[in-house]
Amino acid sequence: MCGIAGVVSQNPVNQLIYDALLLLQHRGQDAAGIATNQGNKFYMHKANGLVRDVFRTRNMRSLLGNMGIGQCRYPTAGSSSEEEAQPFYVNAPFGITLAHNGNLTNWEQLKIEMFRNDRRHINTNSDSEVLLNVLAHEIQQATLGYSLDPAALFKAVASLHRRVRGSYAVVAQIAGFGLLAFRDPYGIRPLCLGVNETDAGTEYLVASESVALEGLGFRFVRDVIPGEAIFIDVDGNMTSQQCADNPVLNPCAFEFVYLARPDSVIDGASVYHSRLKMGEYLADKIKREFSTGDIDVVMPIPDSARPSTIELALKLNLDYREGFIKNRYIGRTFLMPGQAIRRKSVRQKLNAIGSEFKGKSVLLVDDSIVRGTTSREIVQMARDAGARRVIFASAAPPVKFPNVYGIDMPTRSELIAYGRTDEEVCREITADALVYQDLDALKRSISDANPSIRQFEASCFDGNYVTGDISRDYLDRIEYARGNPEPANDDMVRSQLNLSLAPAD
Ligand SMILES: O=P(O)(O)OC[C@H]1O[C@H](OP(=O)(O)OP(=O)(O)O)[C@H](O)[C@@H]1O
Ligand SMILES: NC(=O)CC[C@H](N)C(=O)O
Ligand SMILES: [Mg+2]
Repeated sequence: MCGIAGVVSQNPVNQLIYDALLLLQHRGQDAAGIATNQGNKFYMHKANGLVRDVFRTRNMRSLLGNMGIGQCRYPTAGSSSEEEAQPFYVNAPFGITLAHNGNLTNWEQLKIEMFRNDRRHINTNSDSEVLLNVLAHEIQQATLGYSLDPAALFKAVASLHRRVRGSYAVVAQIAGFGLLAFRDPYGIRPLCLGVNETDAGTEYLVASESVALEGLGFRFVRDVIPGEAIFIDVDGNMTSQQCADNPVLNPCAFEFVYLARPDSVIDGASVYHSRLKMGEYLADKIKREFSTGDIDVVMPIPDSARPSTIELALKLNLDYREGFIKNRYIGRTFLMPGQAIRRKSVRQKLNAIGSEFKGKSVLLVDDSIVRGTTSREIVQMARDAGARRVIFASAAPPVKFPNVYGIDMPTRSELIAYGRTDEEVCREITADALVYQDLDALKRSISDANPSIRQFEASCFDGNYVTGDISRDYLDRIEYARGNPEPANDDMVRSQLNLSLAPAD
C-alpha cells in the first residue's frame, strides 16, 4: 500500500499536498513525491525517504501551481530504488503525471504488449509506470480526432479497466486541464473525496484515507466508488462516471486490520469501530477456548493492536495494561524492507516495563502475525521481563497466502503460518498458547461497522483472489522473482514469450 493524494485548488497546493502526505505517512515510508501543475508545466520532486526528509524548503518553493498530486511509497513491485518513487510523468499525450496505490498483476505482460503494439518504452520495473502508460495510450486513443474532454477521459478509464488486472487507486493530472481519480472495479484499495469552500473558490482533495481530509479541514464528501472515475478541471468543476462493466466492492480486509489509521472511515466503515469489534469477537473465542481465570493482565502490542485489545480486556473483564512502550521515532516495522532490519527494529522500537510482567500470566494481543518477527521478539521480551506465562492472541486470522494487491507479503515461505498449524506457529513464536481470530469473525467486525460491505478481498487469509486471474503458476513466478531479484531483461522476456519488435497484425 501507499498513500496518495490529489488536489485542485484556486491557491498554491504544495503545502497542502505535503501535509496530506504527512497524514498518510503510515501507508508508506520508503519514498515520497509531489508533482504540481501551473499552466502547462509540471513541477516535480521525489526521492527515497520519509516525507519530512524528502522535501526541503527549496524543493517546496519550486512546486508551483494550484493543482497537484503526491504519494508516499511502500514498494510492492520492482524494487525500492529511487527511480521508482512516484509520481511518474509521461509527456504524450498532453502531459500526464500519476500516483498509484495498489499492484497490477499483469504488468509484465502489459509492459511487453505496450512495447510491441503501442511502441511505448517503460524505463523502470514499476507497475505504476506501466499503469501510467496504459492510461496515456488510452487517452490518446480516446482523443484521436476528438477534443480532450471529461467524456474522453472516462472512455479511456473504461478501456484501462478492461486491460489491466489487480488493484489500483489512482490520482493523475493532465497538464493545464485537471485532476483524474479512479479506483479499480473491486475497490480493493481505498480512495475518498473531500471538499473545502474558500474565499477563492471550491477546492477538492482526493486521498487514500479520510484522515487526510479531516486533518486538513476538508469536508468528507464520499468514497470513490469501485470502477468510478472522477474528474475535476482546473477551475474546480467536478464530474464523475462509472467506467467499469461489473463493479463490485471488495475492500481489502487487511486495511482494517493494520494498514489504515484507526481514525479513518473506509467505504463507510470506521476502522476504529471494526477494530473494537475484532477485540470483542476475539474475546468471545478466548472465552470459549481458554480458562481466563489464569490470566492476570492483557497487553496490546503497540500501536495497531490497541483498539482491539481495549475492547477484548473489557469483554473478558481483565486488567488492561501497557507493558510495552514504543519509541515513537521508529517507523512501522512491517513496512521496512528486509527481514534483518525488521527484527532489529522491533527491539529498538518496543521496550518492556519489567514490573508489569514479573511473575504474571500475560495475554499479549497483536492485530496480526505476518512473518512472526514481532511476536517472536515480543514473547521473548515478556519472558526476559519475568512473565510466568505468555499467551499470544491475534485479532486477525493466520496469514497463509501471499498478497498480490499492494501489500508486501509476496512469498509463502516468509509467512510464519504458511504450512504450519496454529500449534506449530505457537511453538515457533515460543508462546505458551496462541489464539487466532476466525475469518468469519474478522469479516463480521468490518460489516458491523458498515452492513452494506458484504464481500472482501481477504486473499492473505483464505487464498481467494477476487480478480480471478491469480494462478498457482503466477504465485510461483513472483516467489521466484523475489528470490532472484535481478530484473528480467526485456530481450530475454521477449524471446521467452516469442515476441518480435514487429507490431502485431
Ligand atoms: O508478524 P510480523 O511480520 O512482525 O508483522 C506483524 C506486526 O507488524 C505490524 O506492526 P508495525 O510495527 O509495522 O506497526 P504498528 O506500530 O502500527 O503496530 C503489525 O501491527 C504487527 O505488530
Ligand atoms: N504499495 C503500493 O501501493 C505500491 C504501488 C506500486 N505498486 C509500487 O510498487 O510503487
Ligand atoms: Mg504492530
